[in-house]
Amino acid sequence: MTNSIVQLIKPKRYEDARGWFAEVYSIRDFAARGIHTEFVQDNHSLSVPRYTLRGLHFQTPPCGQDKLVRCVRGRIYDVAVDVREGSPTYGQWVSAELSAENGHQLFIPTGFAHAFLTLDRDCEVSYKCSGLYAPHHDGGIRWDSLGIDWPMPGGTAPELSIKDANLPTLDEFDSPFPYDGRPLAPLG
Ligand SMILES: Cc1cn([C@H]2C[C@H](O)[C@@H](COP(=O)(O)OP(=O)(O)O[C@H]3O[C@@H](C)C(=O)[C@@H](O)[C@H]3O)O2)c(=O)[nH]c1=O
Repeated sequence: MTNSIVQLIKPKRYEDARGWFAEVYSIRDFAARGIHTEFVQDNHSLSVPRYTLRGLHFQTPPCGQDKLVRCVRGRIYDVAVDVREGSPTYGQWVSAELSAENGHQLFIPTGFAHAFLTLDRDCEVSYKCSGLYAPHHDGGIRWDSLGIDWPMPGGTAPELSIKDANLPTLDEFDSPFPYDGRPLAPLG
């Protein structure tokens, strides 16, 4: 079955005197949204400096990954870029603020590059992936080659890995992802 396009998911929180409870992943509820991904790996990262930027990343076929991203400490600006060759929205992106406070999650299917900018110090991000880590299929695009309006003060140089600082630009990138006909829509 085909997965849905990028989706912003806002799990319901059941509040009581102790705090709250939320289902952050349920195969039943995700299937009802058209997401039929089988997740096989969970990742967790800590980014210490504010304005750390990780991305834009993907794994190339046949090791592409659907991802379900949430921020469990602090706030991040999370971005998904359409890199499906031939897509009418190729190079366009959607973004959302994900935070420990709002509990929102972004579902990012294969064919999209993913990145996030941390908006606080000490941000922890946790995400599920549909494929195992495959370092020989690691790919990426430079964060500043698409005109993404990153929410940081003008002139700020984000904290980047050496690998991310040396990624190709979108113009240099030759996409291995086919367009599958699913539209990129604004996030709800
Ligand atoms: C992604 C990954 C990395 N690693 C190792 C490789 C390296 O030594 C160390 C740090 O890797 P990276 O620099 O690639 O980590 P990072 O920059 O956090 O990479 C992540 O960025 C976000 C935006 C994503 O979407 C993820 O899919 C992933 O690409 O962790 C694994 O062992 N398993 C993994 O699944």
